[in-house]
Amino acid sequence: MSADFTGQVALDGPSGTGKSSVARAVAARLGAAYLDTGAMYRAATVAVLDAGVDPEDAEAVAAAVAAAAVEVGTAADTELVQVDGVDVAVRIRGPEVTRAVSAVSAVPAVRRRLVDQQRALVAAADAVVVEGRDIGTVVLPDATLKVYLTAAPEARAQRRAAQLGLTTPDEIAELAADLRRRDEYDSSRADSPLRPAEDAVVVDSTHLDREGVVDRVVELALSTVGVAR
Ligand SMILES: Nc1ncnc2c1ncn2[C@@H]1O[C@H](COP(=O)(O)OP(=O)(O)OP(=O)(O)O)[C@@H](O)[C@H]1O
Ligand SMILES: Nc1ccn([C@@H]2O[C@H](COP(=O)(O)O)[C@@H](O)[C@H]2O)c(=O)n1
Repeated sequence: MSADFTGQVALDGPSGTGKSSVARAVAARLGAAYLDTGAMYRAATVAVLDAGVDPEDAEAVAAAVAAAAVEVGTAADTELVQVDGVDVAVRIRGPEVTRAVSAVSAVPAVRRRLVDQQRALVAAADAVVVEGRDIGTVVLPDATLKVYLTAAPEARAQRRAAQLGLTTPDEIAELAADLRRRDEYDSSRADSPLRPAEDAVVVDSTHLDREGVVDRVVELALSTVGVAR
């Protein structure tokens, strides 16, 4: 652990590039807080589904999210995700939520609400690692360090398959299609589309193992220590 780093690390990138696993490990190494903004959009999606709302109906989605209390923790070693006081940490990773989350997160009123919450959580921490799609471009345009994580689509599908214990070519092809669909949705929306910030460092993890990526991001973060900003 290093107690030297203060500030914000913004970690963005497409689905399945390793953001969550890398961000959590970097936060632990830096002794920093950790914020998974994808978990917030997923929790908002739980609220939408439980309200019986069509995820493509932007007005109804905005109303359902406004009526719900979404809460996430910022500790690197535990996962707290709640909607109206109910633990949804497991449910947010399920296929029903994954299918609907990009539509919910494309609604501007949802984004405004969650971005306000994200900035408040960040302001409460001396050091924090924040992962998502628009952290370097919209949520924290003055972040101390911005990293944009990429990986070849085949590598991402293989890693996700290994994570879920899926092995057949059909299952892997379906995972690859899901990753592609989400990337397209997230990159083409009008509000806060997925894209690298102009001042982001692009890290391609295709040929790096997870520890290699963590080492690189920690090294980049520590290189900001003592640099005026
Ligand atoms: N460099 C790497 N090499 C091999 N596997 C990795 C690497 N980085 C992450 N992984 C593994 O890939 C899988 C996907 O990683 P992770 O869930 O962190 O991605 P993500 O970008 O947060 O995905 P999403 O945006 O869909 O939530 C996990 O099983 C993780 O352990
Ligand atoms: N800053 C963010 C973070 C996430 N999203 C949306 O949420 C979906 C789920 O994110 P995961 O990282 O948990 O996979 C993602 O596909 C985006 O639609 C976002 O818009 N902005």
